[in-house]
Amino acid sequence: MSGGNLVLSAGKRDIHAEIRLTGSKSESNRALVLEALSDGGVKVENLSEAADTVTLNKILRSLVAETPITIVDVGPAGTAMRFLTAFAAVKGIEAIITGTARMKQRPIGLLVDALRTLGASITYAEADGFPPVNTHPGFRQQTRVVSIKGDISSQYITALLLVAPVLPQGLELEIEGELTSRPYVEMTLSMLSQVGISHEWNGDRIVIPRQPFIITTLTVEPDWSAASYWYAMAALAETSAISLPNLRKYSLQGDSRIAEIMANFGVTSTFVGNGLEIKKEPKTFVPKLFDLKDCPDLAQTVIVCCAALGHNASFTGLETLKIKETDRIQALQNELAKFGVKFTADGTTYHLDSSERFFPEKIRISTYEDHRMAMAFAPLALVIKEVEIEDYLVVEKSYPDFWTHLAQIGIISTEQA
Ligand SMILES: O=C(O)C1=C[C@@H](OP(=O)(O)O)[C@@H](O)[C@H](O)C1
Ligand SMILES: C=C(OP(=O)(O)O)C(=O)O
Repeated sequence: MSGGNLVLSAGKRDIHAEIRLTGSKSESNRALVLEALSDGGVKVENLSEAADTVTLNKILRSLVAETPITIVDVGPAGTAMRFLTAFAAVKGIEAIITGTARMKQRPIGLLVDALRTLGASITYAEADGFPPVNTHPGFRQQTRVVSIKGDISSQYITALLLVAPVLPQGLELEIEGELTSRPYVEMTLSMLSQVGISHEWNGDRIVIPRQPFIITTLTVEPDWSAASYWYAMAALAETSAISLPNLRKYSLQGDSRIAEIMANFGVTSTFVGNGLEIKKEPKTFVPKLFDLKDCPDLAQTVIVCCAALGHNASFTGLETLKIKETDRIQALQNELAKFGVKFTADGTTYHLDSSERFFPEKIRISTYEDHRMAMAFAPLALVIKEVEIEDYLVVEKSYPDFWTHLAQIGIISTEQA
């Protein structure tokens, strides 16, 4: 990303807008892999504009174009890294899959081990257990049963499930221990069903026999993680009525839980014929414990919003945040401290103490190459006069129109020279 900063200032705290969100990055990335595996039998509509999706799309097309060896760069896209490793390994494509400096610190060893057990030939181009990975030709399935720990990243599990229908013997995937980010696995299984691939849960095992894809079109829903920032805006505004077309209550995306979470802060959700309307209503906050194990991408939105409102709360299910685009726990602690809020660990429970929070005239937020840091802290512009967001283009990873949409609610953005 190119490092410019953006200064945000809101003239007023009344928000009335209709925001058209791009498609879900998670659904899009799955759909693209299914499209590639089905040799085009599966088509995709309303693909996300997220940079991660654009990158994955380009790489999948280059990999199937059969050049002798390909070096491909996923940038900061974790799902692309994991999904492509499984795709290239099982298809027997010679490829080196690399990414940003941070991507080289995000573990992939469990997925590589599982793929090797299945019969894939994969080596590490640099450090063992981390990208870049080198996939080699000659996949020969050795077994249909493989186990993987469930509490590090559900993306490993999704990567394996997506390729399962093309494995000669199919797949019996045993999930060891707790399954984190479970709704993402459910999303994968639902999307597989939509393209004609059946599965069965057998205790802790997911069984997917080898099966053909049906010819069909997948339509990607708008991105609920992106919607979460609009909930935070609504919560911090004086009055708000935001309409988010095409979002559905019964979504494949676990981040639709934001509706229930934000009800605690007085944001109401009404599903109408063509989407969702959110409004701010008076509500007394009752301090509580939020478990975000199923929806880790909502953590920054909810924690920053809670801090800005001056509420105290506790959070669990944050273990995976340390291996995302940045160590999100550390990043939150650093940035919340800039307005007097403490975020401390007590074992695996985190306490947010906003009792000494204050609003300075100006605040400058570092974003740590993490799109969600930029978007989660941007709503502060509704309570702090000048909010400077470093490296603002970082949002392109999942939500390129974010700053344009902010302008729609009257938040003025000025680029810093
Ligand atoms: O499968 C997916 O699309 C995702 C799974 C989650 O990762 P983990 O399973 O690593 O928590 C989530 O944080 C990520 O943004 C997208
Ligand atoms: C964690 C995220 O993405 P990924 O793991 O795909 O890089 C995210 O979008 O918040």
